[in-house]
Amino acid sequence: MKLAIVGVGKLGLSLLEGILKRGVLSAQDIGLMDANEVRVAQLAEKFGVRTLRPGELARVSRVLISVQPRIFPEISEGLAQPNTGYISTMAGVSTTSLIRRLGTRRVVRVMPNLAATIGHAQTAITAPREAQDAGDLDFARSLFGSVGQVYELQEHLFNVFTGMSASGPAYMAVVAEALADGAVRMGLPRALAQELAARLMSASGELLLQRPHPAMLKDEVASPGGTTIAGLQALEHAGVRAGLIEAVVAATRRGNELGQDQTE
Ligand SMILES: NC(=O)C1=CN([C@@H]2O[C@H](COP(=O)(O)OP(=O)(O)OC[C@H]3O[C@@H](n4cnc5c(N)ncnc54)[C@H](OP(=O)(O)O)[C@@H]3O)[C@@H](O)[C@H]2O)C=CC1
Ligand SMILES: O=C(O)[C@@H]1CCC=N1
Repeated sequence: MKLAIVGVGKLGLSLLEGILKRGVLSAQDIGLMDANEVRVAQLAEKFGVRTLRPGELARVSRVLISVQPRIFPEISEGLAQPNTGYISTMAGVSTTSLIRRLGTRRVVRVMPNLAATIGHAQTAITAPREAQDAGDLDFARSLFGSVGQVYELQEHLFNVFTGMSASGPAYMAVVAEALADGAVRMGLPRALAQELAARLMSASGELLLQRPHPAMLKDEVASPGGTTIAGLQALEHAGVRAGLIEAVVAATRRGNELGQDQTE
């Protein structure tokens, strides 16, 4: 078996769906392991993949760990196998901690996001020389490349990448929800308001990618003396910009704290 996914929660499932959709691995290549055995059995049946028990990991070439960081110290000993490569999605958990707890230098640290399901994840990736030599980095690059963009990133930048890009879909969801609330407040039906908000997010993303700076799009939309500049003034007054900056700063700091927890 080519890949075990340990922890098939929100991210593990998003990756499983994305990987199978893109066909980079087939269902027979993948096994699942999770604390919730009923759920994992249902997922295995739905996707045609295998379920795995801890003793069966020896048959797997590579293990993708996608449990919560706080669970990792409890389960790492049971996951450690000789001749296995590991890929971790865990926020804050450094390569040094992975190596120490798994007893191998064949570790790849990644930070994807939930857009893997639709092939639009953005994944940071880093690995020590031994994981590169063993082909683990290439394997992870191709796996995550199949579900979106992959960015080779120095490890000291992983927590800020996490605080912006991996947490980002949640920030965007709050913005979309708030825009819809505003429209509902002014009389638009809820369902229409939510659909418009979601489509606005993806269309604006496409437009932003065509411009060298986000301010260009803002300036193109805001007519002198018009509606948009009145809305933008209200956003500045409410401190939306500062709020978003602080969100990324707070999330990055939380990633640093999660890393500290692993050193105990
Ligand atoms: N959600 C996201 O958008 C992103 C998450 N991440 C990282 O990915 C990891 C997973 O996140 P997410 O999917 O959101 O978390 P979830 O809590 O949704 O998923 C974790 C899964 O692991 C299971 N689990 C718990 N204990 C064990 C165990 N001993 N053995 C095997 N499985 C176990 C949980 O089961 P149960 O629920 O029954 O406890 C759950 O199904 C985290 O480390 C997070 O930092 C990274 C990028 C984005
Ligand atoms: O909130 C979290 O900790 C995880 C990591 C990034 C997205 N979700």
